[in-house]
Amino acid sequence: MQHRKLAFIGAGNMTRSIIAGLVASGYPADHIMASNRSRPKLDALAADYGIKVTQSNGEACEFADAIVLSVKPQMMEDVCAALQQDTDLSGKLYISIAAGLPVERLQQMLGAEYPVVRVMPNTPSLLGQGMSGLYADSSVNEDDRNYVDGVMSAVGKTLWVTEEDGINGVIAAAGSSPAYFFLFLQAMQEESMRMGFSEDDARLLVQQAMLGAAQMVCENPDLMLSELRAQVTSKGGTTAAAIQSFIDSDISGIVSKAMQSAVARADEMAKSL
Ligand SMILES: NC(=O)C1=CN([C@@H]2O[C@H](COP(=O)(O)OP(=O)(O)OC[C@H]3O[C@@H](n4cnc5c(N)ncnc54)[C@H](OP(=O)(O)O)[C@@H]3O)[C@@H](O)[C@H]2O)C=CC1
Ligand SMILES: O=C(O)[C@@H]1CCC=N1
Repeated sequence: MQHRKLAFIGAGNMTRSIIAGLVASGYPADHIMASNRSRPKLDALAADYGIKVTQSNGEACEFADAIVLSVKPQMMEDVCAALQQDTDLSGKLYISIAAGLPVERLQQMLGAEYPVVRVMPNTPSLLGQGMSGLYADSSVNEDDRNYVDGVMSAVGKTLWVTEEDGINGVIAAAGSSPAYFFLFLQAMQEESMRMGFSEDDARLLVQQAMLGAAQMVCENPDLMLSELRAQVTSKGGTTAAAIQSFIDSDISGIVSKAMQSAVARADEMAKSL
């Protein structure tokens, strides 16, 4: 993988997740700089991963060949406007991880049609188990695409989408979805506690079941998910009773509605940013 100088503007949850995975994969820490409005997250990043940090977004941009824009979408316009005023933004590759912010709109904010790759990562990047969707229009050259693919592959798996709209599908299926699984596990933990388990024991039961299930999915790519489910479901048994309860509550409809809500929100953000 190329080791370009890489800056992160905004040092929140997602930046930390990517930097942790990158440094663990061998990306040189002295090639990474993060900038943030306030100091505490920067100090923690410097202490934990040995990267360079600054409270000046301009300094981070000047340091870098490639710049990950990692502030909240609603902050992006102000951040870009300030950068334009005191920094030469030309000759750099921009990687935007902001949800709901189209490339064209970001280029307006940056003041020129700089090369932009849109990436939709997720927080398991922290453990090298991320899933990122990537989109670049035809103005981004192959070398730049390969670089971004290398960065995100260092922290998980990548999937390129050919239409920008595809990024919203990635948000629904992978960017936001760790939170769906956490919610589901939380509900299972709470019910296990109502059945008499301590908080810790309830968490152990559900987290290990989830880990084992996820590993079975990954290690059996030829088995359909419905087949894996069938292997657990004895006819007339306990699993069948639980699954029927999910079906009666329209689990597919519930999931569909939630994922479509994520897409609708991304569309709504695109119109308002
Ligand atoms: N969290 C996730 O799972 C995912 C997030 N994303 C995208 O990643 C981006 C960041 O999200 P996330 O990390 O969750 O958000 P956070 O709120 O955790 O991080 C945003 C960071 O930006 C900093 N910031 C705000 N304004 C400025 C500024 N003017 N200059 C420098 N830094 C600034 C904040 O600083 P301060 O500490 O001072 O508040 C904060 O640390 C968003 O665009 C989001 O859409 C994409 C995929 C998944
Ligand atoms: O909730 C959000 O808007 C961001 C994008 C995907 C995950 N977190």
